[in-house]
Amino acid sequence: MTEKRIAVALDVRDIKEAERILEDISGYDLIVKIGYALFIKYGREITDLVKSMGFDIFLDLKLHDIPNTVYNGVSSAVDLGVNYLTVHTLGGRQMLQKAVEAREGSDLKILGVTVLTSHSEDYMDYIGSHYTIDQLALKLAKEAVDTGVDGIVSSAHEVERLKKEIKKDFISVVPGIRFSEDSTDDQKRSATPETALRSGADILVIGRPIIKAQNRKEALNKFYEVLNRC
Ligand SMILES: O=c1ccn([C@@H]2O[C@H](COP(=O)(O)O)[C@@H](O)[C@H]2O)c(=O)[nH]1
Repeated sequence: MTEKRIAVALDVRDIKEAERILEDISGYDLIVKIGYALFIKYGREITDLVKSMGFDIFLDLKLHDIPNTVYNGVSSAVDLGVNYLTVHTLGGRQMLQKAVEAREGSDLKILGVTVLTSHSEDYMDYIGSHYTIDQLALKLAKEAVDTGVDGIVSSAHEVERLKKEIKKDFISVVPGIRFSEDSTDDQKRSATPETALRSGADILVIGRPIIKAQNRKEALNKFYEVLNRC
């Protein structure tokens, strides 16, 4: 069984601000998620900073490109020494195969993003699919896990079905975590930490509820209280 963990999304654009957040959350056994806002600007400087503070690194670049380009991108992430890297499962089987091939022999875990948690059912109409989000997430997750991807990013609402129907072990990574399911921001398929964990989530990805909190330690402690209880 995978140990349940929290990944804090370091979604800021300035390295000094990132440093202040990292100081506030230091001392916890956390994964820190670095997105492209910081990575495009600071590259190795930001990954080295996060690593020097003892955190595991989740590089959230959501690669989606032709197989050869993704192969090269994943190889660079291996060189960087990060722990997790996201790719879009919509990139197709060959792209996923190349991503998996590129990290072979390293400790890098590839996480496949299914349907972003900011999408609701009208997105399925937008992409011209007759599937529901649930069906598409399952199809993409199955393909990705079959290809050798280590983890699947989905909303909490799909996790139970994915864990039940995918026979191979995988890490379930769930963003869109909110204490209230009535949140009014850009997350459309959000869930409480209790719901996500009880559905089988292994890693909860949490950004604004921690980094924008008045007291970040207090906010983090509230999430840990749930993590230890569920
Ligand atoms: O489907 C997805 C995939 C990735 N994310 C990322 O997670 C965090 C969530 O931040 P919050 O502030 O807690 O909403 C953010 O970095 C996203 O890029 C996601 O939300 N949904």
